[in-house]
Amino acid sequence: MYKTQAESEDFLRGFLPALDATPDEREVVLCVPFTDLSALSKNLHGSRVQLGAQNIHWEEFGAYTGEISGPMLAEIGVRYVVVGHSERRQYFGETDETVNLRLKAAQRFGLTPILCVGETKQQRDADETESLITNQIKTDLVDVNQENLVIAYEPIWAIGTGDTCECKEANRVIGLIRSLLSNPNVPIQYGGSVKPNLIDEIMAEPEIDGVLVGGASLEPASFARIVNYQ
Ligand SMILES: O=C[C@H](O)COP(=O)(O)O
Repeated sequence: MYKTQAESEDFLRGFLPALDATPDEREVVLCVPFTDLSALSKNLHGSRVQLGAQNIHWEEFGAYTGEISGPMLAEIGVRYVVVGHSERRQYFGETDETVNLRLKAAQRFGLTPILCVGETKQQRDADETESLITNQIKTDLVDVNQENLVIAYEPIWAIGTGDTCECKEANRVIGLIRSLLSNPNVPIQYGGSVKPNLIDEIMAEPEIDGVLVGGASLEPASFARIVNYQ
């Protein structure tokens, strides 16, 4: 819940020129609040940046006041949607069952979902990381098409804390996630206090295909440095 429409357009003015140096194969997606989507869709037209939303309801339409459906997103040019972010799970009652419904809805309406999974500090300290991640992946992905999917491993204790997960450990958990998939080519990202000074080291890990960035994506120069990792 950062940036009004005017602020997000201002961000783009600083950010887009920095992509001139970005290798062609690198994919850049901005997942913004619902109120910014329409304006950014127009501003990003013809650019290499794709647009994403931060949530989606599983029904096509109906009496679900306050919710946003797949067709509403698709119509304005949204291509990606974050599903099951830990803040949705923690503060808004998201469960593995509703995450599964949202993933399937995103795919049904032509969007690529970015599924977030990750353990709490308490679960990590109790040695439950592997069982928790395994359970989330298996439950969340029932009947989900793995040909149109991105996964983000986001240890909850690392989100917004500055306490980044050790690269080797993130790589290990992402390897575990990959071993649970029927499609080993699903892109799997790391998220949690990704900062410009850490990005080269993170992206050097073989299992890590990309990053999901929160705080460090809010300022154009900082996010550009991350996108333009070495
Ligand atoms: O939504 C963003 C991710 O949860 C990561 O956030 P962060 O980079 O501020 O830790």
